[in-house]
Amino acid sequence: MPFLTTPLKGLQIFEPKVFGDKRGYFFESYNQETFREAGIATTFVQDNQAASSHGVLRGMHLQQGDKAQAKLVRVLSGEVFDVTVDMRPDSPTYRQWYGIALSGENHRQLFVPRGFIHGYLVTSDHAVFAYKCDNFYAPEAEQGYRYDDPAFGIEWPEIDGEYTVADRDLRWPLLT
Ligand SMILES: Cc1cn([C@H]2C[C@H](O)[C@@H](COP(=O)(O)OP(=O)(O)O[C@H]3O[C@@H](C)C(=O)[C@@H](O)[C@H]3O)O2)c(=O)[nH]c1=O
Repeated sequence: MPFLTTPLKGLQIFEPKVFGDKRGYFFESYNQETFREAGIATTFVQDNQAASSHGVLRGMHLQQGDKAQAKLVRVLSGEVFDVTVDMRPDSPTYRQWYGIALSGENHRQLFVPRGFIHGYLVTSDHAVFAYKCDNFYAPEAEQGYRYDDPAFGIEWPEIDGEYTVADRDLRWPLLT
């Protein structure tokens, strides 16, 4: 199966089989049957795309309650350091973080279950990020956490210059 586990319960890396030839490459970026065989019975209902320049950090976000979203995230071009934190209080990996480089070259995707917070830092000059969600956007249910909250201890990569973070994402309260 083209899935790899991570230390966080339910968080999985999807590495699609890439067919290269003299024209370029082809791969199935999502196949419901393949995911179901791997135990991911999620039905996605919304696709999103965002472009960002070097040093942009988006996150850390989730939607609460019945608006919670599982996400299947990937990079179309460029590279990001993608981070998730397990915020499910009943999980054995509660409050642990995981980071992975996703790029337009490695074609890796991360399946992020409901109840995780998610964010990413652009480490290339420019990156286009795309993701599927299994629940619709619900701004009233959005909850954010500081990317540098010591409660998580996320080790973000160093880059040239400062991170560019939305004012809203700098205003989220610390966990403690
Ligand atoms: C997320 C989202 C935003 N928007 C709008 C609201 C706003 O005007 C504009 C930009 O929204 P944001 O600043 O929230 O975009 P952004 O900071 O990129 O938000 C995203 O961050 C990453 C880390 C995630 O994991 C996503 O779930 C999502 O929260 O787009 C939608 O219309 N639909 C959506 O699904």
